[in-house]
Amino acid sequence: MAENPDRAKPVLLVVEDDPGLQKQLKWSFDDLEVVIAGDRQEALAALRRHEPAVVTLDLGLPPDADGVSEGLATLHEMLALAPATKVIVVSGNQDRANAVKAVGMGAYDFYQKPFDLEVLQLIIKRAFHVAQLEAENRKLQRLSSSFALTGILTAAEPMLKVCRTIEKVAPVDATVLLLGESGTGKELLARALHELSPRAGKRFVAINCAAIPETLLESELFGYEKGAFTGASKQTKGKIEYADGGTFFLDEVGDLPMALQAKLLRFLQERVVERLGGREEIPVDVRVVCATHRDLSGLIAEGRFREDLYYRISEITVAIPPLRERAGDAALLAQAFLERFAEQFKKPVKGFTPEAVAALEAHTWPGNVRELENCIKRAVIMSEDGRIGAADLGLAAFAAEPLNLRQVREEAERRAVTRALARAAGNVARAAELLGVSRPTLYDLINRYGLVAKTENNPAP
Ligand SMILES: Nc1ncnc2c1ncn2[C@@H]1O[C@H](COP(=O)(O)OP(=O)(O)OP(=O)(O)O)[C@@H](O)[C@H]1O
Repeated sequence: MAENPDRAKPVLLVVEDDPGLQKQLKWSFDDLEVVIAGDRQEALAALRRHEPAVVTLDLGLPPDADGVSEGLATLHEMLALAPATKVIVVSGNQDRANAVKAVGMGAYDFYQKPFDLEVLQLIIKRAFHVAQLEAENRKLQRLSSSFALTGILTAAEPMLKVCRTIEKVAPVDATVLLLGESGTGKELLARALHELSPRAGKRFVAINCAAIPETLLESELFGYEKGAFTGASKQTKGKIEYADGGTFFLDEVGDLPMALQAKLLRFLQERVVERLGGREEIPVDVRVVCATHRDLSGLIAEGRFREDLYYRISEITVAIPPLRERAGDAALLAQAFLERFAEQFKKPVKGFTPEAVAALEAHTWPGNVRELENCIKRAVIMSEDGRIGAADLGLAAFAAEPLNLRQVREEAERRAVTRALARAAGNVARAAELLGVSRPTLYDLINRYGLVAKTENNPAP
């Protein structure tokens, strides 16, 4: 586990039931903040609260102060909760076998009483050193393994799949259509596609159809000759022509007005542009990548998007999953943004509280990665101490990590039942069918999770 970033001094947790030794150890380490726990419960609470990198654990804890059962059980629970913690077990002089057993269970080292402070100080110092090296190593591994493509951070399977598709289609000159909600990283992926293509050394030119007034869009795309309209004081290339040899990224293509759709289609068929007010046909060699958050089939059905243009721009279509469908990515991206903004704004912010991480994972992020980025930026700017909590993010607090697999399963089951009941408008027979279980089984589940349903005889309120 990483050392606690809130404090100037690293925390050493001492789990020891003897009041005399507690006092002695409390004041023996000038460069450490020593936290004392007298039994298993206190030890686990202190581990959760302080996240010490190093713990000394007396194996003889109450209620088995003369044996080792309670000490070993405490060790087991500590390592289950925080596997990276360096636990140094402290045992009686005659109890080497149990100390070795503890090391076999995952303890970092052991130390035998009676106390020789100098030796113990050395072992502890070395443990902190190892913990720090391991933490740095983990951080490096995380950074190098999470960049699926240039600038694209993800560890979620559906997004990794998108990245693999981008890698595959990059070398081919086909037009690519990126579909995804706002802020999912469409432009970032278009840039990665360009970087991986043989056109990488040439220009990547992006234009957002929704951001430019209709009257200016045509001249932006196709350019104009001098005198083509009032104010056209000199010949100007359009964005498509400007991208010659490279990649042209047309964002929000669903917002392209009908008249320009026809003109874009013509360009895609003929691969020539005609500047406004000009007569010359200028050949342009660009790779076209389009993106939209709109439902193009819906627009086609409404007659607002040309079907023939759709087929031209979608030789390859890539659907980008929203952030809420990328398990684990909110926390991963949040940590990366935190590190970036902490450096940019020179703030000593090191991490999130476990509740904040849970809140980040639970939020649905309608604005996707852009919303997350802005949320972390604001929290870093406003932060006053080393850790960002759920409240600092402006998100509802959620319980931290579930305790165990049973809790995870129950939560998933409860959600599936709730969803099925909602889809079946509360009708148990229909919901049972959706879930593939019998009606009595579903009633049991409804009772267990305190949910509301309706039956033919018992309509929901
Ligand atoms: N996987 C990712 N890793 C790192 N940063 C990301 C990732 N996805 C998006 N971002 C960042 O989030 C922001 C929004 O991404 P981008 O502009 O590519 O989204 P978009 O889908 O094109 O948005 P819009 O549709 O609103 O134009 C950018 O600052 C981008 O750098």
